[in-house]
Amino acid sequence: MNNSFGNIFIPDTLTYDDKAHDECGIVGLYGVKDAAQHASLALHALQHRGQESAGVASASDGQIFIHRGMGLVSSVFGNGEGRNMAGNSAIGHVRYSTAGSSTIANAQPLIGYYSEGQVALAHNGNLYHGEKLREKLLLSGAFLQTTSDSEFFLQLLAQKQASSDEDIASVFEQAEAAFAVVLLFGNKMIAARDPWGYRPLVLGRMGDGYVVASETCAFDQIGAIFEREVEPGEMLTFTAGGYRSTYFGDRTVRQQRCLLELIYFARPDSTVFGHTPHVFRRQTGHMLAKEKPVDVDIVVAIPDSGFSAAMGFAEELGITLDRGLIRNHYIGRSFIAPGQGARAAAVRMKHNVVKEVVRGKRVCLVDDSLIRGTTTAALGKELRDAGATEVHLRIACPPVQYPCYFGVDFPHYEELLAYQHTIEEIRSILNMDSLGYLSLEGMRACLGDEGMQYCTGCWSGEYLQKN
Ligand SMILES: O=P(O)(O)OC[C@H]1O[C@H](OP(=O)(O)OP(=O)(O)O)[C@H](O)[C@@H]1O
Ligand SMILES: NC(=O)CC[C@H](N)C(=O)O
Ligand code: SF4
Ligand SMILES: [Mg+2]
Repeated sequence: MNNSFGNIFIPDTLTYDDKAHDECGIVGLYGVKDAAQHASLALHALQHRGQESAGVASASDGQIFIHRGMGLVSSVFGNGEGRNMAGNSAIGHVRYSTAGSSTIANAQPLIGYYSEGQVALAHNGNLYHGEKLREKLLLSGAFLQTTSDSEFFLQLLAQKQASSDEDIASVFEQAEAAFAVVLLFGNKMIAARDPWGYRPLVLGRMGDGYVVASETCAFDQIGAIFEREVEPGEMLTFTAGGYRSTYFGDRTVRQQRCLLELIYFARPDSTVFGHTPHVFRRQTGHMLAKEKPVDVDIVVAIPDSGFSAAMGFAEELGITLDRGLIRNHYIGRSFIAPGQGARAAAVRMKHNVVKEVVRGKRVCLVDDSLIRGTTTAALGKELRDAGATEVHLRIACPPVQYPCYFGVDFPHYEELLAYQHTIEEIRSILNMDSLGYLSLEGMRACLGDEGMQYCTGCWSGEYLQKN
């Protein structure tokens, strides 16, 4: 991704990945007037899930129209282009690449022609054996148009000349994990989630029509009403007569919802996997305080997504939660910078200390996660410089030590602080008086009985699918 900091333009080749990238966001509307317009609006609400490219495809009279481009939704759809494409059905996508580079060829929706006509695809997730699938396709004579794993779905639809629900379900069965997808055809729309349920997908109503999206915040944006989650292994086929639900794959597999969605990725105001992330994060804060209490004067959240956990942490200990840090909202969620100098400058741009609040105080910082430590590294010193007498750090999830193969783009092993160092070493590197993480058991316990139905691979190193 190309970026600019002030007037410094940073080309792809010089960028430095700081942390886990977000993942893609998808939306689909069927039987809704001005569907393309609504899809592009919904993408604004899903922007936190992908900032590399954005696109919408709409269908009218059996024909599919598409508009997509590199960059944020506001720049791709900013001048009105693409919003007025005809049709009562449309799908949309915001991308953070996990497989294949960040180029316009890989930007979604992907679109193609096959024996059954035109089809467009929006995919969130990552096919963990995507490389092997690509190799197989190439050996079978396929002419691939992208370097993205997502193209597999279109290629297989074509090879199978898939038209019935059964044919299309058999494509999903071969894709395995991880995916939440929407497919737009000239006369129907299909939405599906893999049987493990790694990535979220919800179903809503909009007038007489239907909407599916990665998160419910997209529904709120366009006035749709949340109905339910699309279930793991469920395929919904939307046609003029309404929708029908069928299931594919092995329904007895252990569910593997991505727990990092609830910890960090999803917007706090969404409903994801039946939970409101803000409420869940607040619970993790309570649990963290029980497991790793600290004697301080104030609790300070690392904004934005650390706020909910910090609230629970402060509530549990009966300590004031104060705004000791302010976040600059004009710096993206997951910023990148070339080399140490520019990275430090970017960190300073992102958070600023409210000196009056922390001066003379023993402070406990709380964040939802610690990946590479870039955010927190600068804060310890800044708070001390501002007069804090002690600075402690509490993290509302366990140490992140392993990569993800299922749709989240992590830094390399060597860049994960907890892969390289012990907790005591991390405390010292970050210049903290104490450091405490929530335990894996504690994090799962916040989900009650459902705790074992979530993937925790990046914390535990245990994955259901293995390469
Ligand atoms: O240890 P690090 O490598 O710095 O990564 C962890 C940080 O990154 C995320 O924040 P991010 O800035 O992406 O988003 P937010 O503003 O929503 O908190 C997360 O909430 C942590 O603050
Ligand atoms: N983050 C995602 O969900 C990415 C989807 C797909 N694997 C791509 O790279 O385009
Ligand atoms: S490994 Fe981590 S980020 Fe990836 S799906 Fe599992 S919980 Fe989510
Ligand atoms: Mg953060």
